[in-house]
Amino acid sequence: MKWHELTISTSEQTIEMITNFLHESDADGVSIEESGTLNRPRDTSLGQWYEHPLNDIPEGEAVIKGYFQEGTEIEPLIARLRVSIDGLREFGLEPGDYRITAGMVDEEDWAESWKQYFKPLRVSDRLTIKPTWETYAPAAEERIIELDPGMAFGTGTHPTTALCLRTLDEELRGGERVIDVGTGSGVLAIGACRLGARRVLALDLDPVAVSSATANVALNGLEEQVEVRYSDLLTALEADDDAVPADLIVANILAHIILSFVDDAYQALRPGGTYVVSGIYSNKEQEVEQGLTAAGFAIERIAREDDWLAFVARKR
Ligand SMILES: C[S@@+](CC[C@H](N)C(=O)[O-])C[C@H]1O[C@@H](n2cnc3c(N)ncnc32)[C@H](O)[C@@H]1O
Repeated sequence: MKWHELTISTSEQTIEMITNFLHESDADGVSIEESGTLNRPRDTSLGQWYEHPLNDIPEGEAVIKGYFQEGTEIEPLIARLRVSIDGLREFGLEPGDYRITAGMVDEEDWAESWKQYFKPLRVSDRLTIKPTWETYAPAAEERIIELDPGMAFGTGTHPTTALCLRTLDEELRGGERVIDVGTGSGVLAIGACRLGARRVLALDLDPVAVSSATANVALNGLEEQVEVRYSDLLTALEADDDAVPADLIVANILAHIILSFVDDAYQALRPGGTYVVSGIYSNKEQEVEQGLTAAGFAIERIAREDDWLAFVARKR
C-alpha cells in the first residue's frame, strides 16, 4: 500500500496548529521532529541515546509529517493548510517561512525508516532491548529483549515503556504470574519473562499489536511462557484462566483507559498483588491516584520521567 506523505518544514510555534490541522484532516499518522527535542538533556546513566544529529533541524524549527491514505485529495488540503498557517498572524504569531512538500511513500518505507535510530538500549539494571537487526555483546548481568516492533508501539525508548520496564525490574523476583494489558510489541511481557516471571498473559485490542507481540515472543523463544491474546482490556480473561489470580498486572495505556478497568484489575490480582500503570501524563496524576485508591489499591510509589508517570499500587 502507498501513502501520501505531507512534509511541513516550519517554525516551532506553529507545531500545535499544524498537528491539529493534520489530525482534523484525517491523517492516519503524524510525526513531529523539533530542534528543542534534539537539544533536550538526556539521562545517559543507563546507556547511549541514539537520535538525529543536532544539525538536522535548525534551532527553533520543526519538521512535521502527515500520512494520508492513497486517494486523498492532497492539493486542496495543502491549500487549506496554507490559509491556516498564514492566518496565524491574526493571532499575533509570526509563522515565518515554511515549506510544504508532498510525495508518496510505500508502507514498507514508512514502517522501516525509523529503524536506523533504534539501537540496543539498556533500560534498567538487568534489561537491555536489542533490535533484531543489530549485533550486540551483552555483559554477564544483562538480560536481552530481542525486538522488532514493526508498526506496534513499544521500542522501549518512550518514557512510559522505560518506566514500566524499570518498575518490573524492581518488582519481579521470579516465579510470578503477570498480565500485560495493551502489550503493543510485547516488550513488557518479554521483559517480565526475562526477569523470571513464570507465566505472562499479553493482551491487546489491536490486531497489528497482537501479531507483532506474537512474533516477538517467538523471536525470544518464549512461546511456552507467554500467551498473546486478542482482548478488549481484561474482557478475554476467563474465571478459570491460569493467568489469574495474577501476582502483577502492568498496563501502559492512557489514564482514562486505565481508570475504566481499575476494578477488573483489582479483581484479577491476588491479595498483595502489584498493579503497575503508566501512560499517565502529569496533569492526570491526581485523577489516577483517586481512581486507584477508590478501587482499594494502596499507592506505593510514583516513578517519573519527563512529564510521564508510572504508579506502583498494591492490592490490600
Ligand atoms: C502505549 S501502547 C503500550 C505498548 C507496550 N505495552 C509498551 O509499554 O511500550 C498501548 C497499547 O494498548 C493497546 N490498547 C489500547 N486500548 C486497548 C484496549 N481497550 N484493550 C487492549 N489493548 C488496548 C494499544 O493497541 C497499544 O498497543
